[in-house]
Amino acid sequence: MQESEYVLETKGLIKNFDGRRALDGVSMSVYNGEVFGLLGPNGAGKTTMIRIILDVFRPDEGDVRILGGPFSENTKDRIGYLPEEGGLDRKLKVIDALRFFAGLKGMTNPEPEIELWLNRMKLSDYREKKVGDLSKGMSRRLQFIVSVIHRPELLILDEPFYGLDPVNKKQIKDILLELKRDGMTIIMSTHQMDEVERMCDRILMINNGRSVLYGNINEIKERFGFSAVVDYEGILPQMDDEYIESVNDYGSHAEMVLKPGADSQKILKHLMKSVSIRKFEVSTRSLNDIFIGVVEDEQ
Ligand SMILES: Nc1ncnc2c1ncn2[C@@H]1O[C@H](COP(=O)(O)OP(=O)(O)OP(=O)(O)O)[C@@H](O)[C@H]1O
Repeated sequence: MQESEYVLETKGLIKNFDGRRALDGVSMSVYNGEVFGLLGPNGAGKTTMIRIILDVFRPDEGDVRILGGPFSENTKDRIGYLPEEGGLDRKLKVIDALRFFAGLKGMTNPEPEIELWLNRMKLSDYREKKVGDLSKGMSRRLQFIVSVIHRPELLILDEPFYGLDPVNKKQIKDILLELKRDGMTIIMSTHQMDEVERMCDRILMINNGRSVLYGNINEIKERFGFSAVVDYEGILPQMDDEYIESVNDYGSHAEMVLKPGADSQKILKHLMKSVSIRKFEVSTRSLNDIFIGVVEDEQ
């Protein structure tokens, strides 16, 4: 391994809480400059994984190497972290919270950056407000500033889009891509599959503490075959088992998972006998679909 290739490597992480296994031998590597998605259903072990990476918890077994070595005081200043919720003193004024965190991260002249980010996140008018008086979305935006203000090399985000409306979500997404272009490595844990699908280079999916999918997102999607999306009017006919693995029908929109080698022209012809078609599209399966399939198979 070259020193600069990986920003983070975990090997065989095991963590038990009260005799219950939360992580069961999870290994992953995150490359320099990529956006890496940490996925999994509720309780899968994502936050535990992040806490071990950040040295909040020690693993019972396994090893973490981050930014070239084990976690240290020096590593802390090179990482930005957005927790799932909380993390800021509700009694502090917005401006004081930012000054406090900038100081904690070793910034000597934080004021220009603070102004820049307050402006960007549309929080300038709220600088004198108490953190506890901010709306959920504002508080999330403030928390986001805290995680990036010191321009970390590695940014770890636990549910970055949680509690944000579509406009704020888009803004955070745009900023993350800009930070990536500037060379920042980003790890994000989320349930928002559409965002992951569009933003992440590679993913790790964990379920019940075990790694179930890992690698390049396009390669994973190709491995899971194809699906057909149909927008239609009428009553969807019974589909041929020879070609169709499963159908998820919403009444005027249906998603079909195709069996390997399925003839999409025959499927289309079969559909056209019964319904009027507005759209018919064959593509790789959505990550959401793959996620649900993998989790259901495990159950
Ligand atoms: N401090 C703790 N003490 C005891 N059990 C814990 C602790 N932290 C996590 N767990 C347990 O470990 C398992 C994994 O939890 P974790 O919070 O890592 O999941 P998650 O994937 O982040 O879930 P979510 O998407 O719901 O946030 C769960 O069964 C949880 O109850």
